[in-house]
Amino acid sequence: MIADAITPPDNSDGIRHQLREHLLVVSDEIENGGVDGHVKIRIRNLTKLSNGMEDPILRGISVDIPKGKIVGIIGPSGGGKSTTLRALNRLWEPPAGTVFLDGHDIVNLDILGLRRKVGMLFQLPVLFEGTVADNIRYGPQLRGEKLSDDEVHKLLNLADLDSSFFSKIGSELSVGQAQRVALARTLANAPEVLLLDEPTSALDPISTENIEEVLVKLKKKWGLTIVMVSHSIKQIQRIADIVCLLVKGEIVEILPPNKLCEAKHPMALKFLELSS
Ligand SMILES: Nc1ncnc2c1ncn2[C@@H]1O[C@H](COP(=O)(O)OP(=O)(O)OP(=O)(O)O)[C@@H](O)[C@H]1O
Repeated sequence: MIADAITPPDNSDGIRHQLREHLLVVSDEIENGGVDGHVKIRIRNLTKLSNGMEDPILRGISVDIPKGKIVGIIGPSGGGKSTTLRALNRLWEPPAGTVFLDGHDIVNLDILGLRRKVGMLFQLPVLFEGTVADNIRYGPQLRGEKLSDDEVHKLLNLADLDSSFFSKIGSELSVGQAQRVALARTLANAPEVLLLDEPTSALDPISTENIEEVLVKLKKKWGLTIVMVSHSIKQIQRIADIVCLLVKGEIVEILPPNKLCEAKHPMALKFLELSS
């Protein structure tokens, strides 16, 4: 059971400390809801200062991402959602002792190995030159493995693309199709975690629905852990198991999606009101 929404913080360090402590308790409760009660990614006091800006970009974020769940991150623009996501596979280097994958500090892991395990999909897919099959084979090829045609077809299928896409080239594809190829290419690395930064914001509603179905299927069948930044509260409500509300560099609420209306933080409330 996830705890009720948290008390709104003010600017004092004491309250901020209480808020973090409370979120850790909530995280622990969420942890118990994960597959085998296992925390896949543990974030502790993740802070990022900004050159030339008075306010830090991230102010001591602490949350546990349970294995085999979809965690949605929502919040106002500029709040630090992408920055948080990008720390998880070291697209920027988080401070030591702040991000752990299966209990291992990610700064001590081999970076290519980490990025294989923690794959990322961006808002706009960028396909490499060559065919769809070349794209899908790219990651394993870097490690000296060649995927068979059959394996490529299976990955296409997993990303909800039929076999006719095998030999197509990027310029022949719609953005929605290219996004699914990018997903298949990421899945070819057999990731354990998928980071998604607004993966459907450039897609039409049907392509969006297709991607959402694939994500839910990957969670259920593969036990994939998914962390998704989205501007769409409705999307988060459709597919996420847990929602983190990130405001001005702080996680101010962690709630199940059906309890978002119970959020208490004033900025969170305003954001939810304007977004609904
Ligand atoms: N490399 C960087 N150097 C300096 N400032 C940065 C850097 N990356 C992000 N920022 C700043 O950090 C803040 C958070 O940015 P971020 O992109 O993480 O927010 P966001 O919540 O994902 O926003 P949006 O919803 O608009 O995508 C912003 O003020 C942004 O300008």
